[in-house]
Amino acid sequence: MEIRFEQLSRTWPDGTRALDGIELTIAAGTFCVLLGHSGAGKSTLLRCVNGLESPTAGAVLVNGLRVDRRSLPLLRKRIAMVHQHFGLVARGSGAANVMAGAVSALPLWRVLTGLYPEPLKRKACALMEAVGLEEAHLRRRAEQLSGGQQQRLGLARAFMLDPAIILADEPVASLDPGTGREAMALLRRQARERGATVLCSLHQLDLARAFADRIVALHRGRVIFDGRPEALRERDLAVIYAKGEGAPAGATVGLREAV
Ligand SMILES: Nc1ncnc2c1ncn2[C@@H]1O[C@H](COP(=O)(O)OP(=O)(O)OP(=O)(O)O)[C@@H](O)[C@H]1O
Repeated sequence: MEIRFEQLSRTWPDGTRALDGIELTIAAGTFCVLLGHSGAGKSTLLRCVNGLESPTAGAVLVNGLRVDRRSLPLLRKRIAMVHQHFGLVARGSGAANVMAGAVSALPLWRVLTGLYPEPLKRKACALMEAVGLEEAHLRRRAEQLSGGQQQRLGLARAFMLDPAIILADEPVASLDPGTGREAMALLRRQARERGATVLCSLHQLDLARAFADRIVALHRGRVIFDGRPEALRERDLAVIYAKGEGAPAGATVGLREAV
């Protein structure tokens, strides 16, 4: 599905402008990475797509349909989120956490009794295999799994209802670099196979370069770069991660090495 931001602004009651006139169209099937220093507005932009935040001006349109109270029940069935801290039920089994990705499409009695339809169970098994989880992981409680395994569960859960849009808010921030790269590769492969549009905020420039079709950089709620990864130059990075703007620790060293 296409995501369109039309002059989108979000101002907080204390006057902070998290988003300031964002004008963007993300074509269906694009893997779009959002870069920007801490507080630049990345999470707020993501959260406006599934209605967790609402704009103070402008609009978000998904395939031409304006995101609002009326459209959200329908749209939310097509939009999944992947979280930095995985967002799992810590005491739930791996299997229960993956099935949780389908609850919005199930009647309440099935959720309460855990009597899931066979096709959904098969789908959960296929997804868990696709993200590299083994049977033993499914019986273990989520809290007993490693961070990488938990994010694999988070990814399997996100794809349960074949979402057309994936919103990933710093999905690898809690993982070591190698595990983070693997999780990004899984996200990218699963999204590509299904033609899903991905909006993914990241602080890791190397991963943005490796996986994005398109990079959008925000600075104080405005778009300051929009293009293909190879078009990103050091002068852009200098603005994106300007001193004193909350660049992640060591980022400038990493950035210099990367350009
Ligand atoms: N509920 C809120 N009330 C007031 N201000 C908020 C609220 N949520 C976010 N902000 C402010 O809005 C701005 C954008 O925040 P946002 O979380 O979107 O940034 P971000 O780019 O995702 O940052 P990070 O990389 O640290 O997650 C920041 O100045 C933040 O302090």
